[in-house]
Amino acid sequence: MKKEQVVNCQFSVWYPLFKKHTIKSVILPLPQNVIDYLLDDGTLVVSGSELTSQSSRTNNSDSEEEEDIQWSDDETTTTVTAPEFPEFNSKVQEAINALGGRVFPKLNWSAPRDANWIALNSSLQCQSLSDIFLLFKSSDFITHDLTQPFIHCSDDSPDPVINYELVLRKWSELIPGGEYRCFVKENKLIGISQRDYTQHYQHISKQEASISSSIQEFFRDHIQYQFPDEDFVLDVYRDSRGRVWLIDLNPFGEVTDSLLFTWEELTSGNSLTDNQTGEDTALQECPAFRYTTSEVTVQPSPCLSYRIPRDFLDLSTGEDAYKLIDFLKLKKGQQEEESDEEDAGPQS
Ligand SMILES: Nc1ncnc2c1ncn2[C@@H]1O[C@H](COP(=O)(O)OP(=O)(O)OP(=O)(O)O)[C@@H](O)[C@H]1O
Ligand SMILES: [Mg+2]
Repeated sequence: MKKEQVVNCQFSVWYPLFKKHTIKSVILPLPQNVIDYLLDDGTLVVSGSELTSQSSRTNNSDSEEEEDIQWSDDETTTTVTAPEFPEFNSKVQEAINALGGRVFPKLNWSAPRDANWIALNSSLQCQSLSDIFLLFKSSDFITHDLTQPFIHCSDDSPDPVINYELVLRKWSELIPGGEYRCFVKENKLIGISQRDYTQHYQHISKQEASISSSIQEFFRDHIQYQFPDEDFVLDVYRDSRGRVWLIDLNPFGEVTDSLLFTWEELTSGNSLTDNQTGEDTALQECPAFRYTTSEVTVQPSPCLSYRIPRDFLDLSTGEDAYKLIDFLKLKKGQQEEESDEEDAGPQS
């Protein structure tokens, strides 16, 4: 994969070309101080909130003495305030309002898909800049865009200069069973994969032929030969009325998930096979279509490894009081064990 292919797949490159066929969006340049804030590893504090942290003091004394701890105004107390970006904030809010009040945020290439668990609604839906910051600061995918967008590229030319952008897309309730990823090589649609391959959707096997032909028609009429590259990966959505929409464009290479294909197959030059029939598609002149065929193959979400254990989340949000009680009991038990060990230690 070449650096130029990555450059061409930036949102601001393809959106003006295919505006009519995709979700309404607004692109805002990302100021340098916002980029610095997103890359800063410090305490996560988002705009509009204030957190007072106190460095913990080790105190092994009994409970009466613990009551004497001063919880404020000593030199160990620091107040962490979220940085404010008033001008940028008002531009973002204006754009969110213009898009109906709820948006799906991205950077030049990626959305913070690995961070949706951290949001209160467990979703990427945002209504304010602080919602966006919370997701972006928790996402490895966003850090990837900011720090190493060309990591999988094979050419050793200097990295092109990137103008970072915040992309706000109108929030749309997309049904995961309607999403497909299409692999285009030398301007030919060679493969279509169900996007949410962890689930089995009955309607896909029932409507396989019509889904495939509507995607092929969409590609031929609106995309083919109109993108600056001849190799790329296109994400589409087929709505309940059978209309196909463009969701995203991605580089043709390892950086993009090949879903139910492998990159070896896609780049080998050999013709691909359908998963259903195992038939070679070269003779039929149509793309190989792959989807998950039975409930047995249902797999865990691919983003699961990015999350923290559910117990931690319940504890931090105070959602499960019983877990908190168990946790405190466990802590107390550990402390008692430690002091027993100290008492039982070697006597001098
Ligand atoms: N405007 C939107 N409103 C609601 N959900 C959306 C919207 N756009 C995309 N999504 C959902 O979010 C998912 C990821 O979106 P998108 O493909 O733009 O992210 P990405 O970071 O480019 O993903 P990938 O790394 O797989 O290329 C989509 O599959 C879709 O389910
Ligand atoms: Mg993408």
